[in-house]
Amino acid sequence: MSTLRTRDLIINIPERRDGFALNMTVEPGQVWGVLGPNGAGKTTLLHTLAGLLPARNGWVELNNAPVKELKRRAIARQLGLVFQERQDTFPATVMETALIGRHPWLSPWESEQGEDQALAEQALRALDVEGLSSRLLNTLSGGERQRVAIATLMTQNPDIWLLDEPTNHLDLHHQVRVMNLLRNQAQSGKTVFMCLHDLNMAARWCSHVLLLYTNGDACWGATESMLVPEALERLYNQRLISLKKDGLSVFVPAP
Ligand SMILES: Nc1ncnc2c1ncn2[C@@H]1O[C@H](COP(=O)(O)OP(=O)(O)OP(=O)(O)O)[C@@H](O)[C@H]1O
Repeated sequence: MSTLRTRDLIINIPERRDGFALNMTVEPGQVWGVLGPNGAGKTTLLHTLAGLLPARNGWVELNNAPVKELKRRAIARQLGLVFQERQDTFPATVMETALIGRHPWLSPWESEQGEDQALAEQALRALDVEGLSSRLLNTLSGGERQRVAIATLMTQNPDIWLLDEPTNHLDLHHQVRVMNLLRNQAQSGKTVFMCLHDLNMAARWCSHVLLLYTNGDACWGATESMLVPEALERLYNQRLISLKKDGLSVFVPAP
């Protein structure tokens, strides 16, 4: 189990003032949703947490070690990221793609073993793409590709799962299936930290929420204390109607 911590972190958004320093501790078992308007810095934050982008100020710690001091392989054994955009540069099947998730665990001359294959098969089944395993990735629909990307992260099996809009392209059934899977992973000790555009998903599936404002302001905490209509209206510059149904908060844009 791994803990992700930010220390006075200022992400580097070109030409933006520093804004509010992030001092967050993301613990095993938690599901975090990052909410904010386009351009607020959600993707930049995810990439900074993964050590792919330098911070402007402060730092990120993975189990008390600064991420920037860790080797990529050591990071990839503890933390994985599903990108918002993907470029599939060389032809690979769905199974070959899922098995890439095992690379951090193999030495450079080692090929995947039966156990790796079993993990990939299990992940493809969990994401409902096992029937596509011999298909080339570039023949898949957007939603199928998205599910393969999440299956690849599941095959990698890091403690910390970072996901950039994981329900992008997914139909309603698969949105629910993926969000349930992420919650189940957290319940088994993983840490889930994802960007979302859907307030209702955050309300239903996230234990914690980070609100990122365009001007660099930020606040975070337990979901029920963060999803307050006034704060969300300011966040999105959009009036909202909020309802309660079966104990769940539901937000819809006001006409
Ligand atoms: N290489 C770059 N050069 C200049 N500006 C950049 C660069 N990369 C990102 N930005 C800017 O930084 C800001 C934050 O981008 P980011 O992708 O993190 O936003 P986001 O919150 O994920 O947005 P979205 O909801 O649209 O996915 C945007 O205004 C973007 O244009």
